[in-house]
Amino acid sequence: MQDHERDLLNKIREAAFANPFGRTRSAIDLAVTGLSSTASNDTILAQLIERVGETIDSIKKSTTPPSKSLSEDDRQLLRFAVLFHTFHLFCDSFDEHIQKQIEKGDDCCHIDFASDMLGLLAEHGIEEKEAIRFFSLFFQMRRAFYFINGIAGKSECVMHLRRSLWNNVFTSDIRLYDRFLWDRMEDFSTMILGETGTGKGLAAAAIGRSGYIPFNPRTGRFRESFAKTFISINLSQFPEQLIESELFGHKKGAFTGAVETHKGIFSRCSPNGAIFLDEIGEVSIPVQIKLLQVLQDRVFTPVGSHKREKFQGRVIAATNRLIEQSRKDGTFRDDFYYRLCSDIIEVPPLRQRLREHPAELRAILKIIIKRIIGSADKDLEEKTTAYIREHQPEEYHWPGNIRELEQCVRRFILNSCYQWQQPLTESDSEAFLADINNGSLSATELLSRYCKILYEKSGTYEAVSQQTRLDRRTVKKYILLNNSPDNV
Ligand SMILES: Nc1ncnc2c1ncn2[C@@H]1O[C@H](COP(=O)(O)OP(=O)(O)OP(=O)(O)O)[C@@H](O)[C@H]1O
Repeated sequence: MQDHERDLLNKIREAAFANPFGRTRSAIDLAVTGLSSTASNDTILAQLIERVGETIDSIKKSTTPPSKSLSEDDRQLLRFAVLFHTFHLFCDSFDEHIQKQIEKGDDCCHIDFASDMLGLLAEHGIEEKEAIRFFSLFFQMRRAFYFINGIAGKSECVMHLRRSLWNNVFTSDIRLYDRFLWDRMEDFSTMILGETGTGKGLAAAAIGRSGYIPFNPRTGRFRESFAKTFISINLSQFPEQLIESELFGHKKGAFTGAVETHKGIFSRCSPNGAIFLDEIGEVSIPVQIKLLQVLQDRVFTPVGSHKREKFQGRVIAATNRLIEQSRKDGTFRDDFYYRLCSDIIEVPPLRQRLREHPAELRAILKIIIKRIIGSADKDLEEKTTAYIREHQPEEYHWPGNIRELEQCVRRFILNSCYQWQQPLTESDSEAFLADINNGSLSATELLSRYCKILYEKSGTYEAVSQQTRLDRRTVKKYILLNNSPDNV
């Protein structure tokens, strides 16, 4: 192997281990291809694959006959390059499979290109058992890339989010993951924090759909569909009496109304799967204690049953509450918090994304519009972007984040306008006091305007809830009343 080939393969080895959303990886890609950072990702990747392929071929030619064989170090380098090259050759096929699998849902699709890829690895001297494991790892890597990359945005905070999500799946050292952790990530639970509507669900799904799933060469399919390995539950939707049954299941006759045996989400979760406990900040202390026991002992008992069941999945939890405050005021137990937070991922608010990268507005609107009307529409994108830029109040807080932006687009489509929540001015406060003195306010108006004033000062529903002793959802309802079309 010549020095320049060794240099290139060293760079490729570094690229193979780097976080694909990180700066190291993009710097290596540019250094190897000699392209500038203005080149498109597709161009960079195509050239990278070509260069690595040519280098592998040239090294292989120069080492025939076998008497010219490589040193152990060079053989290892070549092996990394072969794996890197093979993975990238099949990225499009993996993406097509992912899309097919999303449409098909829980039924596992056949992988038509599996034999081609395994054959190629065999040609390069990788033995079958190892090749199958690499195939499963490659699929996992591509899935993670696919779903994490689906979180659009070029602001620094979103790039950081994507890097964190990748590390959450593969750790910051994929070698360590590949050697030891690939089938024992269940104790790495994750807490996702962020305001309402920022996309915590999307972040959780990106992690949950990216677990390791082994390939079965006999059936030509992965053991399970990734659509089945991620189960989510919104804990705020269930009354206290039903939460336990939704989580752990119940036996027929366990309580009045339990007419059938019911499987909870812990039983439905597969060994390498993940469950997403959304709005974890809403659960009561007794439920927190039960969840803590499951996380510690890895067993649970359905309501009304004596049979203990095993739980081998990973737990991802999310809340839009100020968790530090909830811990201080004793509504969120410290022991439960520490068991949940092997990793803490913060999803940034929309205002931060727009502040860091104003062009992100257009990129998000593109996705939202496509989702609302079913296809891309440049004209509507332009009009909506222009309308928001022109009419949005300065330093607007976007309290409902992307969910609010979605409603803004819908209202713009319907009415060609959107009513932003106006920041309160001094004269608004004076008018409020005058209305109180006149006795002209209904109880709803009184609460709505009072909550709005507090919200303007604190910036969070949580703080208003603590100040007024009203439930957070009630606070939100009153604040949003100020913004409803009937009220403006
Ligand atoms: N980066 C993004 N690009 C496009 N749409 C997004 C993005 N992030 C979130 N969304 C959309 O915003 C909406 C809200 O997202 P999601 O429900 O995940 O928020 P959340 O933070 O979990 O909210 P809550 O705390 O209220 O449950 C969804 O329709 C989601 O698809």
